[in-house]
Amino acid sequence: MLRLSELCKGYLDGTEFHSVLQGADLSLNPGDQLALMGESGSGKSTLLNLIAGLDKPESGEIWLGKTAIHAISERERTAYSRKNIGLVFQQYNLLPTLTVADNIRFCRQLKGLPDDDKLWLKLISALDLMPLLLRYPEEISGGQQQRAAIARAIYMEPTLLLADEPTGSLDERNADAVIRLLISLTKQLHCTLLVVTHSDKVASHMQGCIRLQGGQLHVTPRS
Ligand SMILES: Nc1ncnc2c1ncn2[C@@H]1O[C@H](COP(=O)(O)OP(=O)(O)OP(=O)(O)O)[C@@H](O)[C@H]1O
Repeated sequence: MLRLSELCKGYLDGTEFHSVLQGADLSLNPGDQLALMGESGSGKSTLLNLIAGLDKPESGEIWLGKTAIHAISERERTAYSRKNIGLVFQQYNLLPTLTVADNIRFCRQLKGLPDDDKLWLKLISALDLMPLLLRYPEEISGGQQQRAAIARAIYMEPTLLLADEPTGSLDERNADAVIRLLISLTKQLHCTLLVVTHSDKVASHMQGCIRLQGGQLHVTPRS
């Protein structure tokens, strides 16, 4: 469902070009659940941004199903991403003017889907968000914002969920619970899951691990 081929991306650092991805290849099947690991600065967020259609590669191909993400316009990429990709960012990116409840509904509404009371209740209770629904993002903690961002991404029922360190603000017990939940809920929705993490413990819950090293991707199935 997701195929990356010979993907290259870098940034201008002053006048010098700094290459981050150098011919990255990857193939994920529907329902795959993998961790993406690599040293700080190796390019994990850069890769997620490209897959999500938030940025364009210098060269190479990104296919999501039959859509060539690398070849479509920015407007088409945004529309495609809104419909198909759930995102949990490092900085959560909740909208400050909306309550937690409206934030969680936001991406599903953008996609044009009606509310799903069963899924809503499942998410709200599993992520322990009931007491926070009427608060605004600035009125809740970082870990609570992270849980709301996870609920928002799953509630839109994406075909691919990309999570950038989704348990970074949580203590170990909550991190463990949240990652198990992310895995079981995405499995129920037949959604492919790619989780950036620095934690071997988080990665051990996934089917396998992709390592980003030297600008290239290396897949290790769980032994
Ligand atoms: N917009 C940008 N402009 C210039 N350089 C950038 C930009 N975004 C990222 N970089 C550089 O690209 C490299 C990869 O960054 P990226 O954030 O993708 O790494 P990462 O693996 O996600 O790191 P971390 O684990 O610390 O979050 C880094 O050297 C970073 O400084």
